[in-house]
Amino acid sequence: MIRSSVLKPLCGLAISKPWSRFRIPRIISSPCLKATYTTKISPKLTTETYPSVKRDSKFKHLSSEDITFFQSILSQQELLLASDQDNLEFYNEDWMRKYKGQSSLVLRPKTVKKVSQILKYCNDNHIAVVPQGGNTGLVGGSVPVFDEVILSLNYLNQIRDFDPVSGILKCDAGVILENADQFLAEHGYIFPLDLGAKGSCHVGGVVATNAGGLRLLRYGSLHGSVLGLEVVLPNGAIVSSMHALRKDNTGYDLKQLFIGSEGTIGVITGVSILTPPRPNAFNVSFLALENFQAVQNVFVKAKKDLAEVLSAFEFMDSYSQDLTRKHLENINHPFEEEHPFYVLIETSGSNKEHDDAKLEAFLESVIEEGLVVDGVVAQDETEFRNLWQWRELIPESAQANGGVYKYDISLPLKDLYSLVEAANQRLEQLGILGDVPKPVIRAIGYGHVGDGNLHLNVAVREYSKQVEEALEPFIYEFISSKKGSISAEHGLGFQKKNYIGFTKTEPEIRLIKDLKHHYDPNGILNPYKYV
Ligand SMILES: O=C(O)CC[C@@H](O)C(=O)O
Ligand SMILES: [Zn+2]
Repeated sequence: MIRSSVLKPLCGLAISKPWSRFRIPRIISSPCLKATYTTKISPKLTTETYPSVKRDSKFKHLSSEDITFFQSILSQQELLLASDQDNLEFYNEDWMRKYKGQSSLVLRPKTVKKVSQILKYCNDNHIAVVPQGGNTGLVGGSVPVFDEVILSLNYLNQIRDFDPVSGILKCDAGVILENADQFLAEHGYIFPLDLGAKGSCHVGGVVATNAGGLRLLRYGSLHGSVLGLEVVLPNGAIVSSMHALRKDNTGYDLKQLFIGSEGTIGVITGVSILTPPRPNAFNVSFLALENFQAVQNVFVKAKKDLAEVLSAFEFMDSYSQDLTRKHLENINHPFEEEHPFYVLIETSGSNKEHDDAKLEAFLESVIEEGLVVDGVVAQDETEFRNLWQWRELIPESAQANGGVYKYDISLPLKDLYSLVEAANQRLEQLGILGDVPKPVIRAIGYGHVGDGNLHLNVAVREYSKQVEEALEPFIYEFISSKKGSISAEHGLGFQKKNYIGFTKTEPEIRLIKDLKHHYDPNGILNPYKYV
């Protein structure tokens, strides 16, 4: 039975700041916050877990002269040394507390010129560097593997310029995404990207990783909205092309190479981006479906019937909701009963009556056609937030029992869910699927249907070679056989450093390596990662 709320005329959602809803809390290594962090932590993936990865002897170990040089150009606040008892764990360890390096030096320059001086010095002296934004990455790309110097963009955090006529924003790379969005909200605009970690991640970081997020369906990829970049190359050269132009056909579009390069060929210090007008009418509905074919059919209908107001179309399987129900045990799920699949559909437009009418007609028709078996629609801002949390808190819930192996995958829509089924089948056949004493709890599937992007998470009690070998290369081979991509949005980082060949061809990989060598001949930038 569809709840009456779906069929009732939708009442107003006068939401002033709809985007600042639930976020995945950032795990900060402060003693007071740690006390409230109850999730069990599995042993980290360090170089001990990967004995085959060796520290490259071409990189110099830091000497006292090196530290003296950095101290001569940076203030005390801009330089953190392990020996000063500054807590470097926050910078050495990733958000998932899964990958951990052993750097003893964090540099946090406040000017682009200082970034340039640092890189030039490191390049001349063969000192390895890992650039770092908000450190919210999910593939171990933003933390050192060994003792690489951490170059944090934290203090490059100013809005540089905003043109309210064109909607073009220029800012430093270290501006926190949510701050950029709040700034834009004051001018009636919106950042064309939204993700769970928006309260911590940096604008430069999302560009360097070409993050996708929850509304790529609506606003497209950063390859389309970024208009210009300022980048510092390993030799210290500052390449500035902070254009405020939608059209520029003068030769190669150099900025595209840096979008998604994961800090391997240059450090992004400034971003110029086209932002769209901010919608002011929001609706979110949460629907239950019987199978993945119905998910696809509802998606096709949503694209057609909701057209330009459709802003998110997310799916979740019952296993992902199972783990989330357990994790949020004191909060009521939108549905008492379990269903094989759920979708969350968000609309955002500029005319409330128009959007409500469109949504209502759409919902009535998917119910009549039997594609949807139950559904709810948020009636106010609290319900809007409540519904979103059942999607946004899945990653945290999957990790809450110990650890999680994450795969973010592009596949043709028709094959999207078959990988989750194949993974569970394989784990079962190997006798490792279940709960204690089996190491794997469950493989779950959710993600951005609208973008053909599956998030396959394998929740485990703890990380182990046995589980990893059961999953890899099996998952990558499956993706390759369906002509998908082993990374839809998280990048390759350290996790997938050996697997690029499952998506890119040999000639493509050769070109990537040539480009890396051209921009970073000494290989100092983000070594041990994918290139
Ligand atoms: O943790 C994951 O696997 C997915 C994270 C993020 O991309 C999301 O869409 O929630
Ligand atoms: Zn995602």
